[in-house]
Amino acid sequence: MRKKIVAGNWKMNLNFDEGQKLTTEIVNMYKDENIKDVTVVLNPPFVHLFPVKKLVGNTPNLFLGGQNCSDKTSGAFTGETSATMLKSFGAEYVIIGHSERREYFKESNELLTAKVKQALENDLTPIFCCGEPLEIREAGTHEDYVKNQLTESLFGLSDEDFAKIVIAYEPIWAIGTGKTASSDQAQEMHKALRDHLASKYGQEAADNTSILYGGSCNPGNAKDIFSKADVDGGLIGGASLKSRDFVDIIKSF
Ligand SMILES: O=C(CO)COP(=O)(O)O
Repeated sequence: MRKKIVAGNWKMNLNFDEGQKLTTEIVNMYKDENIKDVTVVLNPPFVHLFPVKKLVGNTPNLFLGGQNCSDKTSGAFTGETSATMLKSFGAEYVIIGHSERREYFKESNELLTAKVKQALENDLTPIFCCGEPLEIREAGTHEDYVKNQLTESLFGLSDEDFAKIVIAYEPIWAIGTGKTASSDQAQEMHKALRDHLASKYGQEAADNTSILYGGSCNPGNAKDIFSKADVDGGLIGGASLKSRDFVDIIKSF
């Protein structure tokens, strides 16, 4: 059975006090409102990881993740953060290949394979992001475009390694725009991606892979999106910075 997951991507937001306040509120609501059966991942900027981890403690099903990791193990790579470090500071997950990393930091499918390997070697669960820009959606080639992202970055993985991957489908035109994909558009793509994964790793492995939706997800649309058969949760940007909204999204299953 695949997991239901809601991950919050804080992106480059919040100072120390704001991060502590948000985390405290989320942890309290999470406990008070008796949330069960959903894996929740907070992905703050690196500098927040350790203090946020201290607040989260051993709250069941509440985990920490990075927003990125280096493709290298260690060494003279100024400004980089390794998967080993993330793990040692309490992370269990790491977002890899977010469209903002692909676009602004020119991360290629090949580089992302190296990052996924670093994550797996350090026992971190990669949340591997994929998604098409608007012009590709309008040209009608979005399925092939996104399948190709998975093929190029992931299809060299062994069956055992592939089983540890979480996928996040985030159409770029829906990120931070308030323009969410319809639940039918999300389902259509998630199903196509699951079929694609099955063609390489078999139906059972594909059925066990959590595929999250991301892009302007909020408490008003999460229930509809999460109700779709191949949508296993969400990767949440803006709404993860508001405790009430984030927890309401978690409760939308
Ligand atoms: O990029 C996202 C999460 O990684 C989605 O961001 P928004 O929810 O702000 O659209």
